[in-house]
Amino acid sequence: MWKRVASLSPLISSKRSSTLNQAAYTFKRFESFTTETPAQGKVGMFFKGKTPFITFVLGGPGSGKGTQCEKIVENFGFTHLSAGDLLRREITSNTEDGAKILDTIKEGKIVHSEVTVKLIRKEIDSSDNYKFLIDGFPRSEENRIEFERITEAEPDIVLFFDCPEEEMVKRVLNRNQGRVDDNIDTIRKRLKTFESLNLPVVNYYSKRGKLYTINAVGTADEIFEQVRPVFAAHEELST
Ligand SMILES: Nc1ncnc2c1ncn2[C@@H]1O[C@H](COP(=O)(O)OP(=O)(O)O)[C@@H](O)[C@H]1O
Ligand SMILES: Nc1ccn([C@H]2C[C@H](O)[C@@H](COP(=O)(O)OP(=O)(O)O)O2)c(=O)n1
Ligand SMILES: [Mg+2]
Repeated sequence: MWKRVASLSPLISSKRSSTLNQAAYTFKRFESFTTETPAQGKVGMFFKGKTPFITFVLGGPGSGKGTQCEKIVENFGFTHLSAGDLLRREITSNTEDGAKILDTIKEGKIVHSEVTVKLIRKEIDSSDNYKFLIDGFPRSEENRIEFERITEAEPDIVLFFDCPEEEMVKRVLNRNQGRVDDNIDTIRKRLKTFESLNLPVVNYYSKRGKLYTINAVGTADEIFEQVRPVFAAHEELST
């Protein structure tokens, strides 16, 4: 019987972080940004006079990240950056990185973080939006640390789509997008990677009071009704 991997992590809480955490975090964010001037080597810190609003979207393969990101884009005007899509685009561009990325993805492993973060940062820097959904990222502590090193930014919201393994496998096998990693052998490897590398990142953000755990079973619309209030609570997103 497939297990629900999230239950392995008792620290995962669906509660919003404590007010104290939020206040401390808000102060830190503005403190670090108010003295900030757009500087080389960092993600542009000010977008149309606003600091970037960053959401990380986490969850196992087939948990519904991409599907929910589409709804968040429609309702809240975010720019959707799928780390997986950026990596697949690199593969089709026939670069040296592309060949290595393909091998890594086929093995269900995680691509070296400097490659992935470079692709994400390029998209953020070239965007005229300040609201970003970074889908399928960070997938490891190395991803997280590299993102923070390069951008000196932390996420405002971290969504975690909690889905039973059996459901994830079913959805990925029915995805029919012709992906090299949507086969039963690779999925099993990806699920092991999810448990060993992704879940520690989920726990990290849970401890920092930034995690919102969403029950990813049900129709896409039902699931989005859990997602909507997370963003509606941030009035700065409606301006
Ligand atoms: N709530 C849902 N119920 C059933 N199928 C879903 C649901 N959400 C997404 N799917 C389907 O499952 C597959 C994986 O969804 P996707 O959004 O690509 O997940 P992820 O990006 O987490 O891998 C897609 O074929 C998608 O259409
Ligand atoms: N941060 C990331 C995101 C994806 N990857 C690689 C490894 C992942 O299995 C593949 C596919 O990622 P993607 O998010 O598109 O996969 P799912 O939508 O969850 O099925 O890309 C990575 O190495 N690092
Ligand atoms: Mg996806």
